[in-house]
Amino acid sequence: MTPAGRLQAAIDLLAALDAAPRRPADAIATDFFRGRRYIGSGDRRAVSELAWGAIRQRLRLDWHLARIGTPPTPRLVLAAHLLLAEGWTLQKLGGHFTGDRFAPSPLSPEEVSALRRLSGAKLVDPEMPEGPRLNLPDWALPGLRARFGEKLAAEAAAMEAEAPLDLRANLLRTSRESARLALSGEDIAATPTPLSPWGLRIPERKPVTGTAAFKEGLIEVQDEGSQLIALLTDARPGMRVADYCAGAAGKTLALAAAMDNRGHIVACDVSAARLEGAGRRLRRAGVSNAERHLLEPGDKWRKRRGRSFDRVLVDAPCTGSGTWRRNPDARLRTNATDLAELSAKQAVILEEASELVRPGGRLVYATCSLLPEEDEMQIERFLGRHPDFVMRPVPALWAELCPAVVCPVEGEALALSPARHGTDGFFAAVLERRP
Ligand SMILES: C[S@@+](CC[C@H](N)C(=O)[O-])C[C@H]1O[C@@H](n2cnc3c(N)ncnc32)[C@H](O)[C@@H]1O
Repeated sequence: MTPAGRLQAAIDLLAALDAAPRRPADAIATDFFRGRRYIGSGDRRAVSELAWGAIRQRLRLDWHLARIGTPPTPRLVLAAHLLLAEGWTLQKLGGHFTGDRFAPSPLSPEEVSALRRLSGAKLVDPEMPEGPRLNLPDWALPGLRARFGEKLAAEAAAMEAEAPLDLRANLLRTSRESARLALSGEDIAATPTPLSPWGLRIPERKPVTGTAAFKEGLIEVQDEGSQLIALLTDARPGMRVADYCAGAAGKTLALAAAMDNRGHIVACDVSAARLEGAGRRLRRAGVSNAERHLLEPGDKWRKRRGRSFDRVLVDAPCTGSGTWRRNPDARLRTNATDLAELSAKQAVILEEASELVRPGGRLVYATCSLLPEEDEMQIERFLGRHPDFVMRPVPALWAELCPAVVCPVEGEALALSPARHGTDGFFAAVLERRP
């Protein structure tokens, strides 16, 4: 592909993303490239980099274009990105927007005039309001301000930085050190994560899923914060554990390893497709103590199993605001209505899942959100409705579970963030049903 051909493909990809604002961007990109098999892997990477570069800066680019009264068409978004973030000149842009075969059509007089007004501007403009300045959507600002106060700018910057790749050594098959050596034998240098006793970190993204270590089930891809939620669930060999929102089983796998495959886990979800994926991962990891259960409307299972589980983990569906450093498009594809709908859903799920906890057992509520509305406020409301549950402060649990490492939080709940902890943003609260 010519460089100009790559630009046109990136414009087409941006148009596909704009046309389906509710679909996850990676799914759209997969379909996009599947329908264009003639784009080879090197070109695909270059096109993705162009499009994702613009997506990362989209809030700022939209602000610049709105200020000059120009609609953010995919062509102008990409051109503005190249001009403001990549140091291109108008002349260089003109040399690519030529209308030659596969190249974008020449810039119209209106486009040239808009881009002229942008040239010389700074990507992060001093006149920008807080949202685009920090690259955060307006709807999330009140919650993020409440969470971080004066540290908001530092956290916002960490949410813009590239995330490392975290792995969890599967203790059912190996130790952390043996997994590290296996990876090093495949030319992948990993170091132990500072907080999780199971984690390994690779500074740059590498295609680990192609390694023998991955195929043999020695490692799983899992952010350190997510590992810590499984750790805090404190699932022990012989226990009965429900992973109520198990999805593709990321946390079920870690719970099974912590239980040494002894006892019983029920991995529940409302999505049959996700549970299907979970089955494959459980087999690869050698998990033998987990069954999957599809939650359906009118399901009697919950009643039958009421108050029978030692541990119930609720890894609730959420805005995913804690994962924006990994999914930069998600900040554009979620909104205030989603937040309100998800909060209502979380309360219902928490209520349902709590029925499963035995007296003296624990309910662990977790999200990958940084917004108090989905985190602490959810817990406050639940405890207000359920005097039979009490909060177990994380620092005391941590001291028991991970004595060699200083507890990363001071508060009662686990609230992890990219700048402070180097993890994705995660929240977890441990509640115990009074005996
Ligand atoms: C954050 S994801 C779970 C990720 C998973 N625990 C992991 O670690 O890989 C939330 C999951 O909740 C599921 N979910 C949504 N509504 C639900 C409900 N009412 N009851 C149970 N699970 C639900 C979704 O299908 C999704 O898989």
